[in-house]
Order: sequence, then structure tokens, then C-alpha cells
Amino acid sequence: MAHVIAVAGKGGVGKTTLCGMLIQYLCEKGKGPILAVDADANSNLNEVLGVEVETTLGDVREEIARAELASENPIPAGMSKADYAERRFEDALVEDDDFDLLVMGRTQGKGCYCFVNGLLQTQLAKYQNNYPYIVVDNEAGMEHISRGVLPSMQTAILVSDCSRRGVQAVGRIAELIKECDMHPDTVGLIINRAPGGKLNDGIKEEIEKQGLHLLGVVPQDETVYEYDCEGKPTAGLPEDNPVKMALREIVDKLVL
Ligand SMILES: Nc1ncnc2c1ncn2[C@@H]1O[C@H](COP(=O)(O)OP(=O)(O)OP(=O)(O)O)[C@@H](O)[C@H]1O
Repeated sequence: MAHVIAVAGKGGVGKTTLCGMLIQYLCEKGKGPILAVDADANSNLNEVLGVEVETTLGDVREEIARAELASENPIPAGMSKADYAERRFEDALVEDDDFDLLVMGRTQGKGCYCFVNGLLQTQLAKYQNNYPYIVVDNEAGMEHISRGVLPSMQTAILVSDCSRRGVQAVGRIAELIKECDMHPDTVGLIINRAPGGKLNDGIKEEIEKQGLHLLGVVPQDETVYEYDCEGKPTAGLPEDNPVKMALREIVDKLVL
């Protein structure tokens, strides 16, 4: 069974960047094949990882939910809706050397999604046996986890920037995780984009107030930002990049 690592945080704090670096590092450590799941409709994990995505699970869900209403039903005659959905979900899996990527895409729309959400849940449960690790880039609401679409969670990595509000947002996500009844072994915080890689006293106080376990601090680094602006995958960052090195040190301390 896969070890599921969920990465979450408020938008813009660098969650997707760190998630991509984590996937790359696990691959380098020989922990692959990894299933990477982009569960945040606003993030672009594929860009960070440097892969193209043609179909999202959201597209497939939409297509199937509307199939019966459409004048041209895409489901071939003689094929069940469930078999067609499974085939299309497999089409949506982007395969790379050491990881595969699934992009959830948008989660809301008109019509009933219960049937396809159920299929998606089954499909993900099936994938759980094919990969040693599943790494999920979540939106702040952790919707896929709270709705039970994702099978389980052993490690939650919560990312905040160096702001009180970022830490407070993470505190709320930690509460949500408790309410989800998934009981991960580790729930820890990474502070990203810290100037000079240091925490100030106000942030330290807030972390304590929220009762969060600090895994480590990642510095602000202009090269990471430039790579993003130029659309270059973070996988291509030099080995001695300070963000890459800080994240690796944190991952090495995790029990995975
Ligand atoms: N340590 C860092 N130093 C400098 N820039 C960083 C660092 N981490 C992330 N960034 C930059 O911050 C911006 C936001 O990062 P990213 O897209 O990973 O955030 P996010 O939390 O996933 O946001 P969203 O959910 O909106 O996608 C990007 O331009 C990224 O390159």
C-alpha cells in the first residue's frame, strides 16, 4: 500500500514548488515510481515537474456526467459507463520516467458527480497498490481528502510563508485534518520563503500558539522565482540551490 504524502497550504506560499521538489527528490532517492496528484485547481504541478497535461480528471468527470445528455454520446455502444470512465481515467495519467501525474482539475460543475466521484475513488484506491508513494498537492480546503476521494494519508506537510496569516491558515488546515479522521503519522509545518532562512520571534510565537510541529525552514531564493517566471521546471535547478538543499534536509528527517 502506498504511503500518501499530502502537501497543503494557503495559495501562493510555494506549496506547489516544494511539492515538485519533494517528488523529484523521492525519485532521486530511488523511491519511485511516485504517483503525483495535483488536487489543487489553481496550481500547476505539471509545470514545476516539467510535463505536459492534456486531460484532467475534471474534464473526464464532466464528459461522463454530461454524456447521457449530449446529442453525441462519447461512450461507444456496448461499453458500460464504468468501463468507459476507467479507460478515460487511465488516459488522464501522464507517465514520466520515475513518476506518473494525475491532475484533478476543477471539482465543481452543474449536474451530479456522485457516480464519477465514486469511480474516481475506486480508481485511486486501485492505484494505491501500484505505487510506493502518492504525493498530493492539495488546495487549502483539503476538499478531496475531506470528501473521501483520496484513500488515506500518512504524512501531511503544511506549507506557510513567513507571515502570521500564513501560519494561521495552516493552523486551520491542521484542524481540518483532525476532523477528517485520517490520523496521519506526521503533520508538520515548513516555513517557506524565509528571509535569510531565519524565523522572526513573531512567527515563532504564532507557530507555538497554533500548536504546529515545525519540520524546517526554507529560505527565500531569487533563482527559484526566476525559474518560475521563465517557465523552467524547478527540477532543473542547480544541485547547490539553497531551497533545494533545505527541502532535502527536511525530507531526510521525515520517516517515509
Ligand atoms: N523559496 C522560494 N524563494 C523564492 N520564490 C519562491 C520560493 N518558493 C516558491 N517561490 C515562488 O513563489 C511563487 C508561488 O509559488 P507556488 O506556485 O509554488 O505557490 P503555491 O502555494 O502552490 O500557490 P498556488 O496554490 O497559488 O499555486 C512562485 O513564483 C514560486 O516560484
